[in-house]
Amino acid sequence: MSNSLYDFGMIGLGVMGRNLLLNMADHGFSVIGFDKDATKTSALESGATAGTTVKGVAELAAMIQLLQRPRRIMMLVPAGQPVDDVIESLLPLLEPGDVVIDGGNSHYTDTLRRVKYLKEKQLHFMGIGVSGGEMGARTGPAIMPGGDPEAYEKVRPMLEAIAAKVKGEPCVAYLGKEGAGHYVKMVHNGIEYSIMQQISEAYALLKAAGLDNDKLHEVFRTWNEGALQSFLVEITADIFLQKDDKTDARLVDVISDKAGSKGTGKWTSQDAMDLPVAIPAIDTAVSLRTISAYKEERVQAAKIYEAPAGGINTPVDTWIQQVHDALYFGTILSYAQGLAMLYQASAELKMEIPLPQVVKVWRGGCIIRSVLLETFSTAYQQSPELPNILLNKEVAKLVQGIETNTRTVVAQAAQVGIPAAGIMAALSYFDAYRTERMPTNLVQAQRDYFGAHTYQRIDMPGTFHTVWEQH
Ligand SMILES: NC(=O)C1=CN([C@@H]2O[C@H](COP(=O)(O)OP(=O)(O)OC[C@H]3O[C@@H](n4cnc5c(N)ncnc54)[C@H](OP(=O)(O)O)[C@@H]3O)[C@@H](O)[C@H]2O)C=CC1
Ligand SMILES: O=C(CO)[C@H](O)[C@H](O)COP(=O)(O)O
Repeated sequence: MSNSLYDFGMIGLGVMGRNLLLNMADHGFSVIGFDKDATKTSALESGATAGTTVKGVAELAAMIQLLQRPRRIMMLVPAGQPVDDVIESLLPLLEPGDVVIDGGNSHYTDTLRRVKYLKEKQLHFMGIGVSGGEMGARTGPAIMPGGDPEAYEKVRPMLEAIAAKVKGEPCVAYLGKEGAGHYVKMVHNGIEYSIMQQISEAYALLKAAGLDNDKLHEVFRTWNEGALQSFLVEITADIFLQKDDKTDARLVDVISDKAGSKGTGKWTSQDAMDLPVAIPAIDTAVSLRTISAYKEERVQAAKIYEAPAGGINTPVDTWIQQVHDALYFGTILSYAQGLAMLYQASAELKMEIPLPQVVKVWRGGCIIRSVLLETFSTAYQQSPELPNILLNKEVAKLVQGIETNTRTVVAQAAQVGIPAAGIMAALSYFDAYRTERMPTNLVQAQRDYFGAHTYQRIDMPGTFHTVWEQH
């Protein structure tokens, strides 16, 4: 440790802050963390690998004094007011040129505001998305930095050291200007919501065919060895085997079906509407978490509306393959919608988000890591400005190979009344996207009829209005 000063400081020693700091220490950096809670500072020190330099303090000023200059400080605190509070408490303690990083799930508009505010005070502020949960933070997360490129150079060696590695490449790269890091993380989480929703639908569709938890484990484990190989499918396989420590049941069977959320999926949908860009699979996943909270109403409705008669009559092995393909389809469409959103946002919000780098970063460490991202990475290497991954020939071949089975699953789900809105939304988006002439000419006619909103014609340029005849 040069001059007895530490290389890096962390504010907030919760799940992410503690583990990320210990990861840095494991890579040879001397680190210091601040948390008001003394149990957290001791947990940091006791979690350190022998021979690493890790210190926990309960005074912010003490940490600041012990950092090398320019100081490199990250906060991992809840998004919103806590981030502003931390910034205010830091301001009297810092000097021009110091680098402050928000590594939490902040809204990118807050990050834009903070970048500007700290720039006025000659401080560098970066919004960095981190994904991988507790284990990822400790052993190698995906890291999505955006903002000040000069500041990024000051923390790049550390971030590259601690990030997950795929084929020897670190899962971190500079992902664009100002709020880009948090924007990319927000969309990452939107995709995460969508894929998780569709996995839950695959679970329901397989359960409806009589698969028990052991068989579900086996199916998801097998899927994780093929085209669907991903972190989310891998953990899903594990979940089916987990025993409850309070009853004789499997834990998954005693977990309430009300899904929680912290907001990043909702932000993705809200921002998509504002851009505008269509991400209905992600929107549906957000809405389904909301419907999951209507427990009491759903119980009442279940008594009023019986499910349609009949069940899944397809031979079970065929059905498993069909559901596999529907989930694969939905997964591709979830990435396609999220990446299309980033493409559009990059231009509209002038963030210069490099999509080839985004998919490379997502290949490892993060919650949405999957083997599919290798295919997308190749696609973006061929055409970095691809507006939608569905336009790539290799992706098209994949989609065409699973389209029929997806339609079969959606039709069956509708017929027997199994809610599969995420996969259905993915298919509906696909059908609209691949339709040369949509029926929205009629929408234009209606708008002009009732509101003189005008329309364009297909056979001549210009804007037209008609006085529509009533019949
Ligand atoms: N958990 C996860 O899997 C992931 C979380 N994130 C994001 O990372 C951030 C941190 O999450 P996580 O580590 O899980 O959260 P935790 O709740 O585990 O830790 C948050 C830490 O922030 C501290 N804190 C809260 N408010 C303040 C404040 N005003 N000033 C100083 N410190 C404060 C808390 O200290 P104390 O309790 O002592 O008050 C606590 O140590 C969030 O934005 C989250 O969304 C990102 C990726 C994954
Ligand atoms: O950022 C993450 C992973 O990438 C978090 O785990 C995420 O915040 C979980 O979100 P939610 O609680 O809304 O499901």
